[in-house]
Order: sequence, then C-alpha cells, then structure tokens
Amino acid sequence: IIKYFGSIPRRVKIVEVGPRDGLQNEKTIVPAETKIRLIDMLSDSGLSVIEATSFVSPKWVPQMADQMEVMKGIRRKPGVSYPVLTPNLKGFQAAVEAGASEVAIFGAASELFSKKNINCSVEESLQRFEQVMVAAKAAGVPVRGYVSCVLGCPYEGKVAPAKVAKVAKRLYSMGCYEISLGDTIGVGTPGGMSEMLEAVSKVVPVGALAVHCHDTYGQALANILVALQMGVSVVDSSVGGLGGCPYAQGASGNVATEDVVYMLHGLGIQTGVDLPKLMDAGAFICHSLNRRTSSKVSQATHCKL
Ligand SMILES: CC(C)(COP(=O)([O-])OP(=O)([O-])OC[C@H]1O[C@@H](n2cnc3c(N)ncnc32)[C@H](O)[C@@H]1OP(=O)([O-])[O-])[C@@H](O)C(=O)NCCC(=O)NCCSC(=O)C[C@@](C)(O)CC(=O)[O-]
Repeated sequence: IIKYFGSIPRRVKIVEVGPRDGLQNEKTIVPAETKIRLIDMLSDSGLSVIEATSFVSPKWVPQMADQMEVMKGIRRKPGVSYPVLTPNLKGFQAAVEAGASEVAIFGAASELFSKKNINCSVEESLQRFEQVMVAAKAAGVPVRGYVSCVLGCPYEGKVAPAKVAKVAKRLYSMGCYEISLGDTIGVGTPGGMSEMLEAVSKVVPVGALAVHCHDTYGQALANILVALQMGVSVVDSSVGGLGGCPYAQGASGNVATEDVVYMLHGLGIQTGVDLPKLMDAGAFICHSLNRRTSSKVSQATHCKL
C-alpha cells in the first residue's frame, strides 16, 4: 500500500493525551482513581507515551487539581513515558516533586489565545518557558513543546503559517525535543495542514514534529494522513475522542486514538498498540463518564456485537 503514499513512515509513535487533554474540560470532577485506572489500562494497551496530567493552576483548570495523587497512583510500566504539562517554573517544580520524568510546555501561535489560556503574551510565555527549560536541563528532564492554534484560533480566526513556524522554531531552539502542532479547534483541512507543515518543516526538522488534531469539523484523520505523507511520524490523540481545551469554546475532542490506530494499521504502519485493549480503555472511561464514545471504530465494533 505504502507506495501510493509517498514518504509515509513505517512506524508511528502515538502520544495519548486522553487523561490530560481528554479530561481537563470535564465539568464534573473525575475521581483520581478513575484517572489512574484509565492510565494503567492505556499503558497495558501498548501505548508508549501517555500524557498523565497537568501542573497548572487549580483555579484555571479544577479538573487537574489532583495531579499529585494521579502521578503517585499510576503503575509506571517500563518503557512508557508519562509526560505532564507545566506552564511555568512553579508547575515544573511541582511536577518533578511528584515524580514526573518528562514535561511539556505549551505556547500558541495566536496572541489572544495565549492571553486566554495562560494569561500572558506569546513573548512572555516563551520567556517563562526558557526558565522551565533551564531547570529541566539541569534536572535531566526532557521537554516537549506545544504550539496551539496552528490552523485557526477561536479569537483571531485564521493563523498565518509563518506565525506558527516562528513559535515552533523558538521552542525547538530552546531545546524541546519534539514540537506538537495543535489544531486546537479542529478547523484545519488537508490544504491548510500541508501549507502550515511546509512552513514549519523549513525551520524545525520534520522528524521532530508531531500533529495534534481536534476533530470538530471531521477533518482530523484526513489532516493526519497528509502529515504522514509529509514525513511526520508522531501523532497525538485521545482515547474515545474525549477532550477539548477549556479556553477554546466549541472545540470538540481530539481525534480518537482507536480511529488513528485503525487507520495506521490499515496502512501497514506499526504502532505497538493492541486495538482491542485500547477499546477496552475507551469503554471504561466512557462508561465512567456516562458518555457515548466518539470513536467511530468503537461505535462500529459495538454495533456488530
Ligand atoms: C499559567 C497560569 C498558571 C498563569 O495564571 P496567572 O493567574 O497569570 O498566574 P500567576 O503567576 O499570577 O499566579 C496566580 C496564582 O496561580 C498560582 N499558580 C501559578 N502557577 C501555578 C502552577 N503551575 N500550578 C499551580 N498554581 C499556580 C499562583 O501560586 C497564584 O496563586 P494564589 O497566590 O492566587 O493562590 C494559568 O493561566 C494556568 O494555569 N493556565 C493553564 C490553562 C490550561 O491548562 N489550559 C489547557 C491546556 S493547553 C491545551 O489544552 C492545548 C493543547 C496543549 O492541548 C494543544 C492544543 O490542542 O492546541
């Protein structure tokens, strides 16, 4: 199959963001033991990166206030990393205290989104991230970088690829080992995705890029396929298609991990993920939230039962 898809990778790393991005927007507080069980089920499914929680202000995101309990409660599987979000030095220090061995800083290509999400300008955020980076380097903690609003902003509308490239380059230059490009509100199309990736891959090696697609307009899988064709081999997704950013109203969940895995396996791409076990994790969390899964693959499979 692969010959029809250009330079599509043979193996893809999936970064599971369900326990963090998936749950951060839930209005009812999800008990820490449910989050811990979810993370353990996800690691049992073969996922190698599971974003566990975030060390942000509990006033801003109350759902993540149990970050310490979650980090202490999970069963750490060898070979699996459990990164956490840290917006500033305070968050970084708390994360390390909780035993985090990898963190992520999160910036945006849009000024207004940056202000709404982390209460500072893009430039101020990059200065804060520099401080986190210095501390992380001293502690030997790898840092991933996010850029939000790469294909559109809920407050500013269209975002120019050059703006995305500028922030991505800064994060990469300060030492992030990977830059995740977030279509925060899921407005992108394959055309916009390819244009944006073309601009970013001129300043950050494509091997250090990840895509993070929300599925608001039903374009996420198509956008991911384009990214794969352009050489990207890291994809963020959320089990059950849970999620949304509390500071991006109207944004639906991330693309469902089950659907990404199904597509990748159909392309002959290895992920290391056991799809039935992953679907069990999705069923567990959707049942706990009393919610129908947004994964098309899980919906179709359950219809057949
Ligand atoms: C960044 C801040 C903290 C600035 O918030 P601020 O109010 O400007 O912070 P501050 O430095 O002025 O401090 C105010 C209070 O917050 C406390 N504080 C300060 N820092 C921390 C911390 N790390 N952990 C816990 N507490 C903290 C600090 O101690 C103080 O407490 P008080 O004296 O009032 O009791 C705030 O805006 C915040 O927490 N924002 C997080 C928002 C968030 O988590 N959004 C969702 C994640 S991003 C996302 O989902 C997008 C992504 C990554 O998935 C990709 C995509 O889809 O695009």
